[in-house]
Amino acid sequence: MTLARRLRDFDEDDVRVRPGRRGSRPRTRRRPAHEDAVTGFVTAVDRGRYRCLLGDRMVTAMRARELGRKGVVVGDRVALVGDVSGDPDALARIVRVHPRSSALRRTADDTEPFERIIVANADRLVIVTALADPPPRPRMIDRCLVAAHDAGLDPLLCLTKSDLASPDELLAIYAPLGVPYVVTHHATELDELREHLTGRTSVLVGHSGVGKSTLVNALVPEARRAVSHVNAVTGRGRHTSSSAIAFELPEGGWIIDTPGVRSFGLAHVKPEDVVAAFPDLAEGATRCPRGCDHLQPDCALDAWAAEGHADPHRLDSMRRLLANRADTDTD
Ligand SMILES: Nc1nc2c(ncn2[C@@H]2O[C@H](COP(=O)(O)OP(=O)(O)OP(=O)(O)O)[C@@H](O)[C@H]2O)c(=O)[nH]1
Ligand SMILES: [Zn+2]
Repeated sequence: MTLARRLRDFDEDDVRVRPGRRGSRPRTRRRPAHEDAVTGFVTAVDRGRYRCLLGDRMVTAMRARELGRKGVVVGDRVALVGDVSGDPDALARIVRVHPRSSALRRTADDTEPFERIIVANADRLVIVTALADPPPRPRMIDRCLVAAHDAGLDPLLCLTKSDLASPDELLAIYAPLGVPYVVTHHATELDELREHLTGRTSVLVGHSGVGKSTLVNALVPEARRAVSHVNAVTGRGRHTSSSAIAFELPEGGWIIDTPGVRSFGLAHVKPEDVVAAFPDLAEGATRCPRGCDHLQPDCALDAWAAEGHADPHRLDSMRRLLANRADTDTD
């Protein structure tokens, strides 16, 4: 990711209160001080209520009006004022969102016409894929790799259900690309996975039934899950929104489950950034005609793949992404 892109990610959403042209407004009016604000970590969002971890207590908060249209998402660090006691009826206010180190975004599906940020401040994307039942979908893996690359998150391929099928075929594709991976079954032997997660903020993404809940249950002890759980916000048995939810790991760090997010619409990703996320093809693309969209007959990538530099399926996968980046259903 380019520096410009990173800077844009961090700043575009900030509330920047610029001094008026004459710069004459008193400082206190321009930027409310809230010097007594404390910093919380947003673990869940549901219907305008934000669950924030503050030290060792959970505080429910709402947005302060002064936030304007600034979005608050899971993973955000926020400044809280008001009643931060964490008592059952207490409601704090979020007055600021601290600058983000990363923003994982998706574009739109049918119900969401705009690009939006799903999780802030994560540094790893764990792509959970079952080796069977449901069968793996390499095109969905490729799409997630593009999303990770775009957001500046380190990918980790987590291949589950190895008791049902061998990982060899998938690993033959992704290991040479340098994508780190772990292979699990029944959420046992998780030491290697824990090593990848400890001390970091990792987002889990994967289709229904791949074993995400099984992993979360094994990684996060009951007590911590209970505190983080969005039920605490809504009182509902199971969260119904597609919002992400963060769980604290006993070893340190966070895993963020994204129940409603099966994949990513990528319409917001520029074609050259899609190509950049395919290292096996990016080199070949330097042979392409200027401005090549890699979808026309004069694209050099067909020859590149035919010469054995890249797997033709990967080329096909990249072309599908380029052709319909917004459409998550084609995977
Ligand atoms: N054979 C086998 N089954 C597994 C494994 N991990 C999970 N399962 C089973 O796969 C099914 C789906 O697992 P979940 O953990 O609920 O999957 P999920 O990804 O959370 O699915 P959703 O809740 O629908 O998003 C359950 O019946 C699990 O018992 C595994 O390693 N091997
Ligand atoms: Zn091309």
